[in-house]
Amino acid sequence: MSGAGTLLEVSGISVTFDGFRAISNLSFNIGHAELRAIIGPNGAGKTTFMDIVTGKTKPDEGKVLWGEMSRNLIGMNEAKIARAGIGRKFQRPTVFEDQTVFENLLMAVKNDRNPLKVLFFRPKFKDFAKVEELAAEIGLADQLSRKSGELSHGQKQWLEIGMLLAQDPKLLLVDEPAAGMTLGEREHTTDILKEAAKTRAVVVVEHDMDFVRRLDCKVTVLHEGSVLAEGSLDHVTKNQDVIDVYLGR
Ligand SMILES: Nc1ncnc2c1ncn2[C@@H]1O[C@H](COP(=O)(O)OP(=O)(O)OP(=O)(O)O)[C@@H](O)[C@H]1O
Repeated sequence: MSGAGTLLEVSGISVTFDGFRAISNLSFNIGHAELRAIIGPNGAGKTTFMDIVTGKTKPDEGKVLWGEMSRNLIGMNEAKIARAGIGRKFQRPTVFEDQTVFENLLMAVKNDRNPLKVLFFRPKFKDFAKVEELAAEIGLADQLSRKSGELSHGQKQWLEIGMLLAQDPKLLLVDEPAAGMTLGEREHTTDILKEAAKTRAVVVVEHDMDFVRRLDCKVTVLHEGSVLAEGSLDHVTKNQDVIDVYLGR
């Protein structure tokens, strides 16, 4: 049973690919408006975990319970899971490079979960206001008229985060946001994610320990498809098992 503060409960999940057990009886919870970092060595199952939650991969066993009603997401398709309020940010930004920052954000705002609404969409004042609000949230308020293709790598990543936030997800999954960013960009990215996590759950998979430290949140360490340790970064980095399989290598 998930507790009152639980948004997502992963319970007893296992997945085997061609005889290799990538996720092994994995169980953990994410709370509402919680920021969580997931770390662990290559092949620990971090991406596979996100693939399962978003419906891309179906586990052999276990449940993923979602929301107040503890609805099981397993068996639901990717579109339905997205509509239920789970957004995912992949490592490579996928913004429309020929469109301006404004146009990209407006498109994301109008991309309502109701497909009929997209068809008959006429932007209203509140949509423009929402674009402005999102642009401020991701620090691109002064870049609205720029073509997205001209943005730096970091700015493209922020734009994509803004496009996901436009959908008002209850849970945002973010895959290795720090990769390829300058130090300044990484700092700004932690600010965006921390702010976003005040009103929704944000789960960040990341290898960059300085980035994780700056997130200043609970950390789940995965190893061989299970939780090896969980707690503050200081707590898990003192754990001998974590040192042996991840940090000490
Ligand atoms: N579709 C698939 N078919 C076969 N094996 C897979 C598949 N997807 C993942 N795996 C294997 O499952 C294991 C877990 O992979 P996963 O990508 O989830 O790890 P990860 O923790 O995200 O690693 P990284 O930090 O390198 O991104 C790996 O050994 C990987 O090779």
